[in-house]
Amino acid sequence: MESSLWLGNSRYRGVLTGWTFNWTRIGNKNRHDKTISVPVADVVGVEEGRVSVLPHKSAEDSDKDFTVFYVKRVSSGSSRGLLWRLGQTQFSCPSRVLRDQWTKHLRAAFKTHCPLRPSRLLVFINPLGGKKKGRHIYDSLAAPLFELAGISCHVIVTERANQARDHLLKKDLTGFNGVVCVGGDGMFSEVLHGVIGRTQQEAGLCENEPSAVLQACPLHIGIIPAGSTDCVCFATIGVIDPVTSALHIIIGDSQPLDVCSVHHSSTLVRYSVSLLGYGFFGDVLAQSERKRWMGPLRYDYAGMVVYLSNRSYPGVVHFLPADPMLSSPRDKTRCLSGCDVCSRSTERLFPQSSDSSSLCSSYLSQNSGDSEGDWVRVEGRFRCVSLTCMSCSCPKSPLGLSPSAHLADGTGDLILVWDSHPLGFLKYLYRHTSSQDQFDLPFVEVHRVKAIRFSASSGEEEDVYKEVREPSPAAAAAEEEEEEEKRGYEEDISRNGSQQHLTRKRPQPPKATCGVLCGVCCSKAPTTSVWNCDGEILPFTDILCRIHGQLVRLYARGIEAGTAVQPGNDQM
Ligand SMILES: Nc1ncnc2c1ncn2[C@@H]1O[C@H](COP(=O)(O)OP(=O)(O)OP(=O)(O)O)[C@@H](O)[C@H]1O
Ligand SMILES: CCCCCCCCCCCCC/C=C/[C@@H](O)[C@H](CO)NC(=O)CCCCC
Ligand SMILES: [Ca+2]
Repeated sequence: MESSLWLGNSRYRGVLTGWTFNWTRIGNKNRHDKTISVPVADVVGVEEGRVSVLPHKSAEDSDKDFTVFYVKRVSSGSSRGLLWRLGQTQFSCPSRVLRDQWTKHLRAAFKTHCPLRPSRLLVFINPLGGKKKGRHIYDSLAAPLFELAGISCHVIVTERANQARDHLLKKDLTGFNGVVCVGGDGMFSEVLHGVIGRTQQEAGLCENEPSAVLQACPLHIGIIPAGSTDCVCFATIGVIDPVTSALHIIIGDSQPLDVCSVHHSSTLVRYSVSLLGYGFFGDVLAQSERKRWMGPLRYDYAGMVVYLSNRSYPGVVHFLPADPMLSSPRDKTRCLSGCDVCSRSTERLFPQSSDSSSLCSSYLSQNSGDSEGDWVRVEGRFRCVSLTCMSCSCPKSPLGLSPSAHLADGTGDLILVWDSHPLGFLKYLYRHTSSQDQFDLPFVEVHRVKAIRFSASSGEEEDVYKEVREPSPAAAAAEEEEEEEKRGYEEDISRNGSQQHLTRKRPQPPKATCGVLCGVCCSKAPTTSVWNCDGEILPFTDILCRIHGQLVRLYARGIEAGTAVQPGNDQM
């Protein structure tokens, strides 16, 4: 469609092709001046009249005018990614008939070209997440945009933990295109468990079976960040900003995401998308839970306390390496929007279908040919053992735990930090805050993997693994010094339908100590740590983890190139 359009007193030539809407100023002597071009995919909505939406909706009725709303990118200043804002332009037409044609064609264009745009969303708001502003953030920033885009939302403000997960597992979800969580990583994790669980239920698949070929989830998940830690939002969008996230949801962006299943004794324990960490990161979480009243600062406090406690733990790690020809955690690349490695993985993971909306996770195709003989065994004493399906970039660590990890390549990165001098470990931690390579240290190794097994003790004797490494001399010496002592956890796990109740009693720290089991004044430091699984403490230390490539899809597109930080070579 093409016609003259007016913006104020200036005349423009408006053109709508299949993919873009552009308007060019017609200057003196019919000279074409400046063209502004908006991809149809970025159009948020079209309204008759001269309309404004934010901060409050206002409309001036006029039968020859229409307003186009679209995504506008602005630099985020202090944060590093691009912020998305609502751009708007008000046009006047020579006649009402022409105005109606423009609005009809523009609306039809984005409906045709953007099939993943949601029309109905189920929204869960955690009113207590982060700074307890979830409700206000949703009502003032996200809801007006959804209304403008014509999305109907069923909103549930949660009254208890796990309400969102249970709703997704049990209630009728007919007609919803996606689920939005307003909260932090904990709230996202609830929704993730609900969506994955529901999909497997409907497919008749058993999640407790560690080698099950899980079904990819048809419902998209959107995150409106309103938590203390919004790592998943940051790592998949590049900024923590409710308006940016709402706009990604509206235009139906679709970012596949790898998910790691965690099993213990053939029972599903949890799913993870960001950090599964034993040792330092487990201890930081356990320590921070006791200081919840500190808010987000609790992690800094806990990090310092745990660092000073100078702990390391024995463990046996088995891992199944991913194909090194496809990518490497040390290749200094970054997974950005439109990532090649992830796109090639889609073809590898789902060879039978190029239709991303009806994908069935072909886990067997990832694992064909994997035998027990392909597993690698490593035993020793570790400061931390971490597995992450994505970079885990977050404001604390702009490049993340594993800067070259991919969101959707069907692999995770296993990071082993051996027992080391405390200052060396501090250097490792500190490098996360800059672009220095945290893997370029003699006591750190990183492997791209498809699965891992971890045991806190070396009780098992298996001869099926092809590589057995000796513990480092430091680890061997430390191990001799320290006697094995089981943590006095009493676990009572009872299953009630989909709900798992855990009660755990922790041993009190020995008397006459500083109270944080520091390893200096406290005589008995614990000999096992706990697993931090996306911010939740797992009740088991011995676990089996498998990465399920592209199991869920988020309303996101990965970090957009241009403003993204690149891993550097500079050294501390
Ligand atoms: N109404 C509620 N009352 C209590 N807890 C809730 C409620 N709704 C959700 N939750 C739980 O609160 C936990 C934390 O929520 P969320 O992630 O939104 O905030 P957060 O401040 O970032 O928390 P965290 O720092 O623990 O990630 C989630 O695990 C979720 O299960
Ligand atoms: C001397 C400076 C030291 C600085 C060290 C910085 C290291 C930062 C690594 C960042 C890793 C973030 C991993 C994300 C984990 C989330 O799934 C989880 C849930 O929100 N958060 C935590 O467990 C919260 C746990 C946070 C641990 C720090
Ligand atoms: Ca991955």
